[in-house]
Amino acid sequence: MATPVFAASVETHGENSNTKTLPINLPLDFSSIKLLPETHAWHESNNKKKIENNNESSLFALPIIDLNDPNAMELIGHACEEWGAFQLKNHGIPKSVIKELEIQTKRLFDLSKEQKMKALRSCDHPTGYGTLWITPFFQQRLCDAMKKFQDESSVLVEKLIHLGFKYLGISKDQEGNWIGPNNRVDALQLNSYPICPNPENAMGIGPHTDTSFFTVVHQIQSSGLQIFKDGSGWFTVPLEPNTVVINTGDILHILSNARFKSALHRVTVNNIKHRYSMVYFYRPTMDHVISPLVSNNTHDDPRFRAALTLKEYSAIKDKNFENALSIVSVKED
Ligand SMILES: O=C(O)CCC(=O)C(=O)O
Ligand SMILES: [Fe+2]
Repeated sequence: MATPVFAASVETHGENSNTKTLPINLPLDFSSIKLLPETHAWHESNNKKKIENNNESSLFALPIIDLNDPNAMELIGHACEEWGAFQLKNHGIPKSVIKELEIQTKRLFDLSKEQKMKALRSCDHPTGYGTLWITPFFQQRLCDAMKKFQDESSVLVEKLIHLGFKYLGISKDQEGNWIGPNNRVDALQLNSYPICPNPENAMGIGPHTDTSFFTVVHQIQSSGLQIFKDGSGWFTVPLEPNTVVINTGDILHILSNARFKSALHRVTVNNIKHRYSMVYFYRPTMDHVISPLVSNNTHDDPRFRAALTLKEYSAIKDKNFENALSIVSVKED
């Protein structure tokens, strides 16, 4: 895949990272930039994913679901089948937890270039521009705010897994193998997308799917997240007060035998407002076998390899990126 992204990020602990943010172009003092540097230009390799292919007329087409709705399970199931994404109201993450992390996120990215460089993420390490190294600048406040958001998000994602599994007809016994502190690995990533002088030639994060069960995204100050819908193109996810965005990732796509989409998404940048986001990833531990859990009410043959561990899948994805899902799918005769 081409090119650098016009963004910087910091992540908490996780066994590995599944996005392609590239700290190698740092340091860059974004505030003084009048023209997009060639090092940060986005070169399209695939027509279907052009930056200008925005489906503005259908801006509000992504479902907004209320978790307290008596039909929440069906609504979530349908949204995962149709989009692999939705916006969620009454998600249970307290406003105060979100607000505090917003404040700390902005403080983090407002640090001087010199301070951020001290915490630069190395190539072989998933955490960077931060965590332990950044602590001296913030005492515990950033870490506390991240931990609270992460804890609330894990509760939310486990509720969503419960509803998703129930919708798919996967048993409560099975569910126990996928949730709880011994089964999950989670990570919180804070992203910063500075104002970009030439947004039409840049990309915040290029098209990808997440190697997660579900991902929780909170957009700050500006929209920019876009979801690709087959046959229609890119849809901007609007800033909607009191909602978080939920994406279905590769894990649930495979476990559901492709009934749930793994949302192809990307992040565009703009020349008006600095955008930030908080992104929470939830996935099982690496030893989990991620093969379809064929439900009672489907008779579909498994569409993905049997006995594939997440460790094996992650290695395939690291090498093949967007082709990973088709590599592990079972070809029809
Ligand atoms: O910033 C966003 O809205 C989403 C970022 C994202 O897709 C990711 O970090 O995987
Ligand atoms: Fe993502």
